[in-house]
Amino acid sequence: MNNILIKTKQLVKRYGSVPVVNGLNLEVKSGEIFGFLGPNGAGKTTTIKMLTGLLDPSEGEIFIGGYEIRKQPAQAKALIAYVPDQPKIYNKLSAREFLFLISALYRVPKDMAKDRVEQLLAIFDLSNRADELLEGYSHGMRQKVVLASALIHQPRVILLDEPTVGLDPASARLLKDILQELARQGAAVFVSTHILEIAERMCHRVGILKNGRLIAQGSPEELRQETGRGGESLEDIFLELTGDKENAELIASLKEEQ
Ligand SMILES: Nc1ncnc2c1ncn2[C@@H]1O[C@H](COP(=O)(O)OP(=O)(O)OP(=O)(O)O)[C@@H](O)[C@H]1O
Repeated sequence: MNNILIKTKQLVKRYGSVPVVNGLNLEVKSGEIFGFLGPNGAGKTTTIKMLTGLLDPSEGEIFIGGYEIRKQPAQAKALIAYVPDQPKIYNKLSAREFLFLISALYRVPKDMAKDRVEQLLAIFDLSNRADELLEGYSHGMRQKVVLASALIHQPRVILLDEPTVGLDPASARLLKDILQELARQGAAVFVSTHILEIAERMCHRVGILKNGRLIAQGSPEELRQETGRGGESLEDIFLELTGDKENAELIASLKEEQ
C-alpha cells in the first residue's frame, strides 16, 4: 500500500442536473491533517459523506487505503472513522455502554475493547459520568462521546465534519492534540471546519471548496505565496478567494454612510 490513504478522482455529485461537487481530485497522505474549507453550501458535507461510502458519487472514484469504496466497501470502511456534523447517538445507553457497542460493531476483541474504552473515557474526561444515560449529557459531552467512539478501532482514515462545534476551548484543544498524535502515528485526517484559526494551527494542508470545486489547496504558507498575501491570515486569504471580501467591503461602506 502506498502512503496515500484518501484519494478521489474526478469526483462529481449531482442532485438532479445540478452538480454540488464538481470534478474533485484530492489526495491525503498518511501522517497528514487536511483541512477542508469552504462557504456554506460549498459541498463539504456531501464530499465527506461520499468518502465514507454513505452517499454514492454521480461520477468518479474514491480510494481509501487503496480500496475503491464502491468495489471493496468492507475493506475501505474498516479503515475509516467518521464523525458527522450531527451525530446520532443512542440516548438510552450510558457512555460506557455506547463505547462497548461501537467496539463490538467494529469487532474489537473484548479485552482490547475494555482497555480502549477506559482509556478513551479518561482522555475525554468522561470517566466519572460514564455510567449516566447519554440523554442527560450536554451537547459538548455527547460530541466527546462520538469522538471517542470514532477512535475505538484505531482507524487509519479519520473523517470529521465540523468536529469543534459545541466543544469548549479545552476540549477543542484536546481534539487538536489527539488528531495531531493520530497523524503522527500514521493516520490521514480529513477535517471540515469553518474555524480558520483551527485550520491554520492544526492542518498541514488545506483545500478551499467553492461551488463544489477546489479553488485552492496547499499549506497555509503556500496559499499565502500563491495569492501574494505574505503575512496575512488564512481567514483573509479564504475571504479573498471565496469572494466574501466584497461583502466585508459592502458592510464597511454601509457603516460609513450611517
Ligand atoms: N439531498 C439533497 N438534495 C438536494 N440538494 C442537496 C442535498 N444535500 C445537499 N444538497 C445541496 O448541495 C449543496 C452542498 O451542500 P453541503 O451540505 O455539502 O454543503 P456544506 O459545504 O457542507 O455546507 P455548510 O458549510 O453549510 O454545512 C447545497 O447547495 C445543498 O443545498
